[in-house]
Amino acid sequence: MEKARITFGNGDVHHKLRKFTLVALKDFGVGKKSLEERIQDEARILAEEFESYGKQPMDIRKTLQRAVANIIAGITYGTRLDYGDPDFLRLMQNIDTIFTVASANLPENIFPFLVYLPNSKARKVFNAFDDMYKYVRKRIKEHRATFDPDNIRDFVDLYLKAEEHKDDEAVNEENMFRVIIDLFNAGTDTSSTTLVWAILFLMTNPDVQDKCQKEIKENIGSGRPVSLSDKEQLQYLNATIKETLRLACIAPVVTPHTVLDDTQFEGYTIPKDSIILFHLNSVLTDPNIWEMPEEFHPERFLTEEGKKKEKDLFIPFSIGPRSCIGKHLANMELFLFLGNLLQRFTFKIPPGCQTPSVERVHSGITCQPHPYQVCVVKN
Ligand code: HEM
Repeated sequence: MEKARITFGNGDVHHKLRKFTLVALKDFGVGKKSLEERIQDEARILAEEFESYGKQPMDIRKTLQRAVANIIAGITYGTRLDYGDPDFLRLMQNIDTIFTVASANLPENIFPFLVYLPNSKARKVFNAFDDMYKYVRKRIKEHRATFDPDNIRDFVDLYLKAEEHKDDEAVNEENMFRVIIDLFNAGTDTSSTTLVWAILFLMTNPDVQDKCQKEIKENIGSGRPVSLSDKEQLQYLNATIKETLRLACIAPVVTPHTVLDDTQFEGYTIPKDSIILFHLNSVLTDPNIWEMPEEFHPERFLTEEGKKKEKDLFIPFSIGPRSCIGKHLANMELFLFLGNLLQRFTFKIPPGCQTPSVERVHSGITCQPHPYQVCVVKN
């Protein structure tokens, strides 16, 4: 059976793995803790971590990355990892390398022999993948040793069960590695970078931050955590998250797509098997679609009465049969992390520092902001 993965995979095996993973992601309510509780718990631990820094200015990128990776760790392995765990830090380092170094523009894509040069960037990416495979192998081995088909704990167990039942030959151990690594890679840097952008936009737009906090205070107060059932009441926060996804355009270039047949498009013939890369930011910041597209303006997603306003061309997760399978999870994470952090903290530009830049830097796969420092002040 062909080896495959979800991202950068193709054909029948890709289709089966994508379907299996989508169903498994829907099933996450199974297990002892619901996904919502898991994210709320992680938001609480993240808040404690922020509190431990006091009012010191800090770069929160890595801490946010660990918090988000822990949600994927919970889904796949059923456990979170301590932020200081050496295995976890190595995993984070590998994800960072893959996301900041891998790119369609690498010269090795055109001249593959360059991969043998000592400083080859592609080599660094391959090494990071190899190291991740070793770690995932170790965790799957642990799961096999304790597997109980009547007590499915997490994604790895679901996979082992499907493998045992021989539900589908695409569901085999080799492909399981690839799918788990896809989940960590595609699901960590994307959501954590969105949080990094959201906090940057909040601190540089204090009026927006104020409105989000007022909404949380009026609807929830401070006596209990923000939960998904509050989503309807927190329309301004929802609009702020959407505006962050639009303006930051985290994943500006989608994964390579292949044309299955000769295709006519706007007067051009695209031959069968051509590889197509399209830019989502050509839609998300198109001045013909969005008024003043480079402005951070959550109100564009609200009616005059403050109700939700749908926008067809808001497509940060792409569209079609290859669109993001983690959209639902990402939206849950963004709402719960931001809602719970804003309930407890205000993000401020450190005293004496200039307003940080909100320029998008396309480094590797995601669009990052320039590194910045923030003071996380308790409300
Ligand atoms: C804010 C967070 C996220 C953004 C903006 C985002 C965006 C995207 C985009 C633009 C694509 C490419 C779609 C295409 O090629 O047309 C994609 C694919 C993908 N995403 Fe996400 N994503 C996010 C979070 C996640 C999470 C949390 C997961 C993990 C569960 C995930 C898993 C995937 C996978 C596996 C694919 C490949 C799908 C396929 O090729 O069939 N993503 N994502």
